[in-house]
Amino acid sequence: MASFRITGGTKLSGEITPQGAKNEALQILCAVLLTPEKVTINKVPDIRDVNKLIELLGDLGVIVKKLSAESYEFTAKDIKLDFFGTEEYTKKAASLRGSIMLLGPLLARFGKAMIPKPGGDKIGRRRLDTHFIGFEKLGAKFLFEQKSNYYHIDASELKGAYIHLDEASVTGTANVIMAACMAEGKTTIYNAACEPYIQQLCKMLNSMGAKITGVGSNLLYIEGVEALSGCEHTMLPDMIEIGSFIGLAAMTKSEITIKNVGLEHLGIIPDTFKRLGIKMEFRGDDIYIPSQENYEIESFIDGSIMTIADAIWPGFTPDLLSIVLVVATQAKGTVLVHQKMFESRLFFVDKLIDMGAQIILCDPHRATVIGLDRQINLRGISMTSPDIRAGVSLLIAALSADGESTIHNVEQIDRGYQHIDKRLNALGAKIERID
Ligand SMILES: CC(=O)N[C@H]1[C@@H](OP(=O)(O)OP(=O)(O)OC[C@H]2O[C@@H](n3ccc(=O)[nH]c3=O)[C@H](O)[C@@H]2O)O[C@H](CO)[C@@H](O)[C@@H]1O
Ligand SMILES: C=C(OP(=O)(O)O)C(=O)O
Repeated sequence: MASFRITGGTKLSGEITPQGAKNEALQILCAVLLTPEKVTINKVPDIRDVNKLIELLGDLGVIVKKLSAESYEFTAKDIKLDFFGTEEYTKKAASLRGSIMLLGPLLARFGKAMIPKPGGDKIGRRRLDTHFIGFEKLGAKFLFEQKSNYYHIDASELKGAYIHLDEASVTGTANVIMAACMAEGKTTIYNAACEPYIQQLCKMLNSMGAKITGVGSNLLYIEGVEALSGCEHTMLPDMIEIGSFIGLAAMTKSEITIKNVGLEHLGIIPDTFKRLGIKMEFRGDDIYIPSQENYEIESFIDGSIMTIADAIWPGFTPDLLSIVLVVATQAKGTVLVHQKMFESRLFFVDKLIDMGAQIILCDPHRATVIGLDRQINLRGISMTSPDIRAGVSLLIAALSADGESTIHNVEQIDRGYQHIDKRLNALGAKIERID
């Protein structure tokens, strides 16, 4: 387990460019399996989860060519279906959440697929019903083998159907879209997730010859086609990384410019941080955050205490609530952070409390943060990163704190943030990686 040793209390300054989006990359990489032709992907982030998925594609027989630091070419011509079920496949596929999206494309192209229970953050129950009910509606047979923890799906042919998803699951929607692209006839997906990740996936699939309309909404129509061809696709900047950098700048009083953010795809994210009192300027496609001694949380119009809650897109993404929470610890004012989707994602607040933050964990989903308004600095401690976003929140807290902190298990952070220590050190942070 690697650790970060962080010396806090330094203001950062300079420019930082976000990586390509992690959660988009996981969908897009799975989609290369839909065609035997060449697919070129740009702005691929160099992060653990993405690298693991690329390795898994290679093991499955995809020809992987690295064209440059951020570009790859994939050719999924001869797929080794006998790799399924091997010890190596089980180990690798079970280690990340994104592997679940191998199912849709494999089912579409080869009529069968299997996957062990996928990994990802331990942030509460993460059910997969939406995926399998969707596949079943398209005509697939589903089996969960309890002994081996394996999901199997099988279909001699997929037929278009009307599918009302029981929840707007992000990976579930991506999986059903990919399975439906080459199904016979028309598929309607209602209550579809519509995150920019999904919009980007649809854009890519349409450029491969798929016929998907309604993109950006929760009602998608897919006209099945015989086959899909190659394409070139460029990933959007990672909106979660951008939100993390906004929070980092405010918390550490830093003057930072976040370059090429893809502003039109950030939805409600900038406004949510503004409600915490964080000032920012949009300069073309960059976000400039000035150094701020203090920031004050707004109240609701009727004067009541602000609540920041997650919601499915175009609401506020749950992946940024941990960042909001940590930033609020040094704001002036009070905010209720309500994590509606995941039931174990707020438990990391005990570490912030140990650092001196004033937080009441009301229940597993809600925490009230009483901002310290910089009257008292957080103090460095030793802690372990429980999940990817809590990990970065703790890193932000440590960078703002007095003294030295140690964060263990930073592999969690490396899952989704590209060379974060090096990139932040280039802005003046003091982060040492200890292997
Ligand atoms: C690899 C990847 O892309 N991971 C993201 C994806 O995970 P993932 O696709 O696994 O998450 P889902 O969208 O399926 O759902 C997340 C959780 O929210 C609950 N839920 C979902 C929809 C809904 O309408 N109501 C509801 O309560 C689900 O039961 C589940 O517990 O989306 C999550 C929700 O944005 C993000 O946190 C993850 O970073
Ligand atoms: C929860 C997340 O990731 P995953 O779904 O890969 O666990 C996340 O990116 O915040």
